[in-house]
Amino acid sequence: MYQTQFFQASDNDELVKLITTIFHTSHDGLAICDKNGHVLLYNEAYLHITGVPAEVLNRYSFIEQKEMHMVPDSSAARAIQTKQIHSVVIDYANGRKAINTATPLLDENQELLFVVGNVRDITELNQLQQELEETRQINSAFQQALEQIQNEMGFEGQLIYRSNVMHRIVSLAQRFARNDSPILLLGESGVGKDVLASYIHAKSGRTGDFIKINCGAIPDHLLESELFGYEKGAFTGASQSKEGLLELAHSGTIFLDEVGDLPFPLQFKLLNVLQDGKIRRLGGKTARQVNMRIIAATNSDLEEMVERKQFRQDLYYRLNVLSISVPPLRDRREDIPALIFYFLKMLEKKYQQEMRVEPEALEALMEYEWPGNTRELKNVVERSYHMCENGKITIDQLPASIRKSQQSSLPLQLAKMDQSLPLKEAVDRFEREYIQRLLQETGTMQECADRLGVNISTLVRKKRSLGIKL
Ligand SMILES: Nc1ncnc2c1ncn2[C@@H]1O[C@H](COP(=O)(O)OP(=O)(O)OP(=O)(O)O)[C@@H](O)[C@H]1O
Repeated sequence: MYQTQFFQASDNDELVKLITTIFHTSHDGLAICDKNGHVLLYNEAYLHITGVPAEVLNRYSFIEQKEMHMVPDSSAARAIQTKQIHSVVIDYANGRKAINTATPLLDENQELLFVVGNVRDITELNQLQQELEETRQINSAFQQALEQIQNEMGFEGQLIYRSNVMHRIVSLAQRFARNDSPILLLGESGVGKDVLASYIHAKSGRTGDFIKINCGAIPDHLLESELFGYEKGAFTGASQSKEGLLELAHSGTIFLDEVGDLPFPLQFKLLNVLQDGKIRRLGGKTARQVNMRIIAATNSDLEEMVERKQFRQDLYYRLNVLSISVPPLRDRREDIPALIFYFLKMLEKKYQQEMRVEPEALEALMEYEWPGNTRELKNVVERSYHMCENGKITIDQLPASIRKSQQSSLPLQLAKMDQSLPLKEAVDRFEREYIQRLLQETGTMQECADRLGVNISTLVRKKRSLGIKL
């Protein structure tokens, strides 16, 4: 027992009273027995934890209790036998679990005088442990699911999205995928029309290939033979017959990118294919039946082209049976972090180096207008990935146009402010935002104060009066 200088029991009675109080107020069960295991003293907690009735304790020794199987085990009985401290975990009949420790008390001749038993209830602890184990299992199931998602994301050409608008588009695409009608995909360059087209093909259950042709990238005089194929001798240089892409897409999907660039005469030929499902190769005498799904895409205004007689109205109607308009990236900014994560994963997989994006850089990427849409985002991520050396993409590694857009967003924030605010409130709000941003950027009070051109105590005062928590 440890004792301080303040402890001075005047007589033994006082000390006995003190120890008795401790004994009876202890949350652990306590029981003392003699060298034969006869129980001399026990407290309320002992009865509660072990569930052994007082009559049993009063009548039977610990050794008898054990021998008659009144308790599953007894550390006191063991301590009596060995004169050693014994600890054992016991599941009592009342459902409680406890660590039962017995400490022998020996005289100067090493003869056993008493055994002090301590019973510590670990039922709750045990339950907590079980809950922890269950939580661990749930956690590992989530971890596995996450890894699975990450593995799925490991494939190039995945369609990544988080925004509600893209969720709606994807469920529309899934519905469209199940039938054979042509689909027209509209949207600015780089929004992901190509990825969406191949997604639709993947969900269509079509067994053939996904064949893509960019109508704007192939010279007009070659486009016809590329699409329709030719027979041997159809034109000078046609020494072999060749299947066209429309034929190759049999049982699959043909994706006509930049369909607005299709020359007028070919528009007519394509219309015929759409109407009767037949293809005649250049120089061919017979037509072949093909079963393919046409998905066309454009970033031009086809309606306007129809009005200007640059695109056939009948073909436009035929292609526009089902249409999906993919919004620009700036109108679905929730997709940006997921896309960044995905592009980084692709790069990490290829170059085996992990990379993370600093919050400030992420903020700038979220605020930028992305005129080149997801294609531009992909390029920026790739460029930044290669530029940084210490495993993190900071704002300094981003192109100047993106950094500038973040800086210029300050007046933008101002423009977004409620114009009817009283001047004091408007100034406070501006100051709060400005200081908060600078604090995040600088990281230290001193640097922030230097940048603001005030001393540190002014900054502390300002922070307090504006309620800035950082
Ligand atoms: N939702 C997306 N998930 C993953 N990658 C995407 C997504 N959207 C676009 N991309 C990627 O961005 C790039 C541009 O996408 P895509 O070629 O599909 O755009 P597009 O709308 O067809 O452009 P264009 O009109 O110029 O042909 C591609 O590398 C593509 O993989």
